Amino acid sequence: MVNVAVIGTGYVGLVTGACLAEAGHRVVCADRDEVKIGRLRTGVVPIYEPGLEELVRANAEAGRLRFASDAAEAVASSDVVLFAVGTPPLANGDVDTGPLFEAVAEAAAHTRTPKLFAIKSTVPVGTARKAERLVARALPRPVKVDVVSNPEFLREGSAIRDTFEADRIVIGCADPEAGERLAGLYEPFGRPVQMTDRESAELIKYAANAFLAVKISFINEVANVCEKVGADIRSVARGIGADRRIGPHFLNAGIGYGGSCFPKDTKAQLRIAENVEYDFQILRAAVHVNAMQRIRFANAVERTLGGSLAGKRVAVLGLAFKPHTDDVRDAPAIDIIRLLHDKGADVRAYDPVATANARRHLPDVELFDEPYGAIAGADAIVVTTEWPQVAALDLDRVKRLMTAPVVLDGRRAFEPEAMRARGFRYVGVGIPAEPASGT
Ligand SMILES: NC(=O)C1=CN([C@@H]2O[C@H](COP(=O)(O)OP(=O)(O)OC[C@H]3O[C@@H](n4cnc5c(N)ncnc54)[C@H](O)[C@@H]3O)[C@@H](O)[C@H]2O)C=CC1
Ligand SMILES: O=C(O)[C@H]1O[C@H](OP(=O)(O)OP(=O)(O)OC[C@H]2O[C@@H](n3ccc(=O)[nH]c3=O)[C@H](O)[C@@H]2O)[C@H](O)[C@@H](O)[C@@H]1O
Repeated sequence: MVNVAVIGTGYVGLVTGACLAEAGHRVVCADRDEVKIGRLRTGVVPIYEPGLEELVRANAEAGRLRFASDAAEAVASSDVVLFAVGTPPLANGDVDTGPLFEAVAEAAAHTRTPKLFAIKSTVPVGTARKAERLVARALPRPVKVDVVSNPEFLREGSAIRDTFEADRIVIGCADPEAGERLAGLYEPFGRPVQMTDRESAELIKYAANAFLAVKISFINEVANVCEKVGADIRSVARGIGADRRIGPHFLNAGIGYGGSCFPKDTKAQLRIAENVEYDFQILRAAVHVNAMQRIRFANAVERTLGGSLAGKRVAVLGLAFKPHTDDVRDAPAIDIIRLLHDKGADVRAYDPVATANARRHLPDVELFDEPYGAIAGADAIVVTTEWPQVAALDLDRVKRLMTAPVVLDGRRAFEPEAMRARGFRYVGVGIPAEPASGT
C-alpha cells in the first residue's frame, strides 16, 4: 500500500485515483476547484464515465479514496504525488504548462520528507526536467524529490478498463530507482512497464496521439476516394486492417476525430516541432484533413437535400465527440450543426447525455434528451455520434415521423444495406451510393 496524492482531479486524476484506490493504495485526490471537491465528497462524480461513480463511492466508503481542496495536506500525507492538471493551449498555440508548474511548485513548497513526483499530464518534451529545477528552488529544506514522467493513455468512455488493462505503462526517469518505485505503484494492475528517459516518455505521448490522428485522417481520405471510384470503405478497411503490420483498429472512417485530446495534442505537437524549426508535414496534413472532413459532410447533407438547406429541418443525432461520454469539447457534431445552421437549416439535435454540455455552444439550436422529438418533421437525419441508442431506434416510427426517409450517417451507426432494405435513402462516408456487389 502506498500513500498517493493526485493533484488535479479532472478526468485523468479522478479515474487514476479511483483505480489506484481500488488496487489497494490510499489515495487523496486534490483540486483547486472547491465546488468540484465538495461534490465529490458527497459522492457526486462530475463526469459521465461508465462505472466511475460506483468505483469512486465504493473506495470512498472503504476509506481508501478521499478528496481535498488543500494540496498542502494532500502532499504532506503522501509518498507519491501524481500531477494530472490540465494543459490547454495558449492563444499563440503553445501548451499552457503554467497551471502544472504552479501545482508542482505548491507541492514542493509543502514537501518535508522524500517523495516521488510523477507528471501524468500531457506536456512538451523537457517539462519534467524543468519541473525538477522548480522543485529544487521551491523545497523548504533539501530532501530527495525525484521527478518522473508518466504519461497517460486512457480514453474517455472506457477509461477504467483502459487503466486496469493498459497496453503499457510508460515511465520516464533520470534515476532508475525512482522509476522502479513508480512501477511498484502500478504492480497490482499487472501490465507491461516501459522504462525510458523522461524526454522520450514525454514524446511517446504526443507521438501516440499523433499517429492515431494520422491513422484516422488517412482512412478518411481513403473513404473520400472510395466515394469517387465506387469502392466501399468497409471492405477496404477490413482488407488493409487484416495485415498485422497495419492492424484493424482506428480505421473507422467518418466525420473525423474530436474531443479534448487529439485536436489539442496534434496542434500542440505541430507547435512543438515548429519551435525547433521542424515542419511536421504528415501531422499538419492530418489536422487539415480532419477539419475538411466536417465541411465535406455538411456539404453532403446540402447536396443530398437538393442543393439548398434553406427551410429544411435536419435532425442531428449525437452531440458528444464519441459515444459513452458527455464531453462535447471539439465535437464534430458542434461544427457540423453550425455549418448546417449557417446554410439555413432548421437543426434539432439529440444526445442521451451531452445536451447540458452542448447548450452553451449551440444557443440557437433546440436540443433533445430523447431522439423522437428531434426527428419529428425532419427532412433528413444526420448521425454524428454512434450511440447505441441511435442504432436501437424504432425505424418504423422514425420513418413515420419524418417528411422523407433520408439518413446521412457520419459514424456508421447503421448498416447501409439494412437501412436501404427498409426504404431509407442512406448516405454514408466512403459507402457507394448504390450497394456494391461482393461486399
Ligand atoms: N481526458 C483524457 O481523456 C486524457 C487527458 N490526458 C491529459 O491529462 C491532463 C489532464 O486532463 P483532464 O483530466 O482531461 O483535464 P481536466 O480539465 O478534466 O481536469 C484538470 C483539473 O486540474 C485542476 N487544476 C488545474 N490547475 C490546478 C492546480 N494548480 N492545482 C490543483 N488543481 C488544478 C482543474 O481544476 C481541473 O479539475 C491533460 O494534460 C490531458 O492532456 C491524458 C490522457 C487522457
Ligand atoms: O491523450 C488523450 O487524452 C487520449 O486521447 C484519445 O482518447 P479519446 O480522445 O478519449 O478518444 P478516442 O477513442 O481515441 O477517440 C477520439 C476521436 O477519434 C474518433 N475516431 C476514433 C477511431 C476511429 O477509427 N475513427 C474515429 O473517427 C472518435 O470518434 C473520437 O471523436 C486516445 O485514444 C487515448 O489513448 C489518449 O489517452
